[in-house]
Amino acid sequence: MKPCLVVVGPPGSGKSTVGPLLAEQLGAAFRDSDDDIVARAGRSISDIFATEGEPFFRELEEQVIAEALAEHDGVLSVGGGAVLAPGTRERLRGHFVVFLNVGFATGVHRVGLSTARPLLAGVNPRATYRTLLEQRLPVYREVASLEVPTDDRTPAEIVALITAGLNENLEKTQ
Ligand SMILES: Nc1ncnc2c1ncn2[C@@H]1O[C@H](COP(=O)(O)OP(=O)(O)OP(=O)(O)O)[C@@H](O)[C@H]1O
Ligand SMILES: O=C(O)C1=C[C@@H](O)[C@@H](O)[C@H](O)C1
Ligand SMILES: [Mg+2]
Repeated sequence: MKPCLVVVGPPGSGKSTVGPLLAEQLGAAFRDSDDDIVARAGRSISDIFATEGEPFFRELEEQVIAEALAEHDGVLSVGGGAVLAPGTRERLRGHFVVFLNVGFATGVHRVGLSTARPLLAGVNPRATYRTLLEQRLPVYREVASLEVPTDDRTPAEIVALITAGLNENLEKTQ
């Protein structure tokens, strides 16, 4: 079994919003690696960052994603920083990976720079977010089968673009 598609992208790109809608449209189950981590650790992502630190979180993240890639056959959204792990990038090969892209201004507006996102809870969250977008862009593009710019698009429009891209890919590979 393998996911019919994997959704990647920075915080605020809409992975947790678009993923379930997409799954519903495809008649598939939805899974989010951030939810898996919270369920397994029994506490919030902010708590894990605060108590065990980011390296512990990244190890757990790589592990839950490896498991989901092996056993989940629906739509899988992965945490914003998941693609930073070389092992995860390697495991994503051969999967249909959708990169939800978002521009700085729209992304800032969407994340609201709340403390729910520990990476953006520092002294200058806007600068941190800008750097994160810039540094990760090539990494998201490296793993992506399809890139969808999400600024000025509703979740429903994004779902339609993704299903069209997925069908096109299925036709090509049949
Ligand atoms: N296409 C969109 N148009 C308008 N608002 C959106 C869109 N996509 C997501 N949002 C809103 O932006 C916020 C962030 O979305 P979401 O939580 O899905 O992002 P995410 O990619 O899962 O972020 P994270 O990596 O932090 O988990 C939510 O309030 C959501 O309702
Ligand atoms: O962009 C990131 O590095 C993160 C995004 C979230 O999905 C969570 O996985 C966590 O807050 C880290
Ligand atoms: Mg999310």
